[in-house]
Amino acid sequence: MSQIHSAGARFRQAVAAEQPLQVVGTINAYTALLAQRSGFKALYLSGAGVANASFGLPDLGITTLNDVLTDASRITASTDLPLLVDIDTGWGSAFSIARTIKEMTRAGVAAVHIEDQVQAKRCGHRPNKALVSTDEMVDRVKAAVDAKIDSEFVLMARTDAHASEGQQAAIDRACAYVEAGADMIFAEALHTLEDYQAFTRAVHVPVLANITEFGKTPLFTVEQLRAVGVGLVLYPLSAYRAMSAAAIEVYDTIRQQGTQQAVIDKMQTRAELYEVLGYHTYEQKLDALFRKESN
Ligand SMILES: C[C@](O)(C(=O)O)[C@H](CC(=O)O)C(=O)O
Ligand SMILES: [Mg+2]
Repeated sequence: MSQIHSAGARFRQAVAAEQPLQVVGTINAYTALLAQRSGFKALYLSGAGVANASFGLPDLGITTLNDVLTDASRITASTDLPLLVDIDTGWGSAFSIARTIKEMTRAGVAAVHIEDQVQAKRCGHRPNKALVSTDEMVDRVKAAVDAKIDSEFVLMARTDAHASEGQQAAIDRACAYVEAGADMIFAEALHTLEDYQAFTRAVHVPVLANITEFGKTPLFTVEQLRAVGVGLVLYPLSAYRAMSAAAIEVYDTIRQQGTQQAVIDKMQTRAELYEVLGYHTYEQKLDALFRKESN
């Protein structure tokens, strides 16, 4: 694997080039192609998204390394954009975390975030999250850093401490995680721009703001987050939430009206789909191959 062109290196370049780097959630390979067309320079695979969309399960630490790896591999196979993947708590103790890092790197993933919640984790924007000790999370970070097979691979440490332990404890934890080798920090569920400012002043690595909808964090703009030094801004499930609402409307309409006429304007057309996929290029190749074979 070339260090210069590794996915990790491309993620670092993207973070350096755009302030803050907008990282957008793509629930599958096709939406990754759509996000790329919209101009995003980095993509995200949400743990909640894998649980919800691929398994119909809540985001409560039920999915496994292989579940997430399968969805991540499908995205990395479809685009060269660097992909940040949510690995929850890393799925185990030191050796399991090491395996997670190696498998993610081999799958072409650029970056992962590992969090300081207990294994029976919850969504970061829900109450009653329980954390492991700072020491235990530092051990997770060290295990992950030690397992890198590409030095450019990005290990992002997420702290969920703001909700239960307060702002200063969350910052202290983040500093300890950076000391242990974390390349970037995910400051989960902060409430104000001042909270982000305090984080970015204290933590001398890029800080990610998770601007997920219907959560604890207001929908701050890139301009607002840039002004307080935030390095990356995440929209983990925005398109997925909109796709889900659209699906409900279409299903309800077809079921109730016996026809899809009323929602046809909301649909991506066949022509638009084929354009995204490069369908005709594939078809022409197939035709050319057949012609060659019949000669
Ligand atoms: C970022 C997150 O970890 C995810 O899995 O996408 C979630 C997002 C959400 O539930 O809105 C989280 O913040 O815990
Ligand atoms: Mg998650």
